[in-house]
Amino acid sequence: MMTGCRLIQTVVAYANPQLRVNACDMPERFDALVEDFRSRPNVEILRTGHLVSRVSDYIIYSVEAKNIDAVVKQFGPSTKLGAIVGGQTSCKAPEIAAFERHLPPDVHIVSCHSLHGPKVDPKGQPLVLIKHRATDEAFEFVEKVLSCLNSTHVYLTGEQHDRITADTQAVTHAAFLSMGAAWNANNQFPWETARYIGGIENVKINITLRIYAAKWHVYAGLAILNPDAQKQIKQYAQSVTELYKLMLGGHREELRSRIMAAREAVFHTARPSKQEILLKEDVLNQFSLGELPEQRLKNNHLSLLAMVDCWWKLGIVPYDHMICSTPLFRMWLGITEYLFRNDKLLEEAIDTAIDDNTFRHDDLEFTFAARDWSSRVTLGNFDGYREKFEAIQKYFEPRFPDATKVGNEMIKTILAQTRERES
Ligand SMILES: NC(=O)C1=CN([C@@H]2O[C@H](COP(=O)(O)OP(=O)(O)OC[C@H]3O[C@@H](n4cnc5c(N)ncnc54)[C@H](OP(=O)(O)O)[C@@H]3O)[C@@H](O)[C@H]2O)C=CC1
Ligand SMILES: O=C(O)C(=O)Cc1ccc(O)cc1
Repeated sequence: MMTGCRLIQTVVAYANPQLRVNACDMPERFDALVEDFRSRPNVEILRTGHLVSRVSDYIIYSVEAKNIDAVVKQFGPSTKLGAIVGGQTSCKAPEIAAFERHLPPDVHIVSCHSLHGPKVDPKGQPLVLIKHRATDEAFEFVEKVLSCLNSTHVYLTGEQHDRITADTQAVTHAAFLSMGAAWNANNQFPWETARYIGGIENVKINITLRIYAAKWHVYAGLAILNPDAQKQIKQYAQSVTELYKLMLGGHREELRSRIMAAREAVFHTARPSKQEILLKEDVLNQFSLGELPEQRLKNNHLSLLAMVDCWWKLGIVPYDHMICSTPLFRMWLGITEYLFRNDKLLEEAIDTAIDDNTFRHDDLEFTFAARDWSSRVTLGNFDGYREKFEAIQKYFEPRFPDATKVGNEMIKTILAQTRERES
């Protein structure tokens, strides 16, 4: 059973039909949910979490991370004796604290986190499992139930989970959110500008639109509530600012040596080449939202230079996190790798950064945006996060149907190619 409608859909789609699923959403959504699941005899929609909790052997809370404490406080005491309780929220510190605070001592706690969004096939994607307070038998039960997803199980503690997802998810989202904010601030639809079409530019646009087409609370929750995330996002904003200042001041040598030091730290350490993403330009070109220009326009790729600088400053080697990577993180790492593994392109980015001031206004807005997202996160400002996110969401909304279609195709193609290489 679970709280929250999207997860019910996923479990029902993949689960063994013998499994009985008891589920609820907010009481006002009861009639609509009953209607949605009318043709599913193994799903029973109940009116509240109390009714679900008292009859279920395994309970998953899949609600907004910022509401987890209130929801567990409300329904936790109704948990069936000896049941297993877990959560699917993207940040585990508040979830586990809520379980410890509000659940009776005689229930097991096993949490999980599917590291992908709703439109991605769960097969082979990482699924984090956290055995926080449970017998081996209870843990095996959870593994068995979730095995229907065919995901790759990754065993972590709550703290390990939050540290890794801060590096992978939170900072990745911050970069794409900042791109969207900058395009919006310049009143620009990037697919109408030659600079942003083709190759890795397509990834920037498609992923940015994919993020803005989703719900704000998912990104706000995993950034604001994860104590490690604030540090990462702050460093990213600082790296953007410092590199932008070097560009503005025309400090070519300082900029170059900083970028090369970051490259050495992040990309030149020994690792199995299997982990590299190896994106191909001709494949990426297929996923444009606009017309491909005859000649590719140069870009200084401030967003990517700053990402590698940030990893370097924090001592992070992103390949170490592949086991816990989301599709968006792999795309993001894929495009940074594309730039940093190509000497000609990287030198071109440095030259463009110093010599070409055509896109200074874009980079200025990008710098403001990275800093502004960072301060909203650091201040724990959910309302401010929502307000900014939804204003930008509205701006891009007309292109969501197209962008989601192209973005899903792009992710599917690239993930399939990466999997082929791994096998
Ligand atoms: N979207 C994603 O890609 C992923 C999300 N997650 C995490 O999963 C969790 C759920 O996200 P997602 O499914 O996308 O978001 P949704 O907004 O679709 O789901 C949250 C659901 O919880 C319901 N809810 C809130 N409070 C209660 C309550 N007291 N009783 C019953 N139902 C309640 C909400 O109802 P209402 O809308 O009416 O308020 C809503 O339907 C989040 O913590 C998110 O971080 C994890 C992996 C991937
Ligand atoms: O791939 C990503 O980073 C996404 O944005 C989808 C997503 C969002 C929240 C999660 O907890 C897990 C995956």
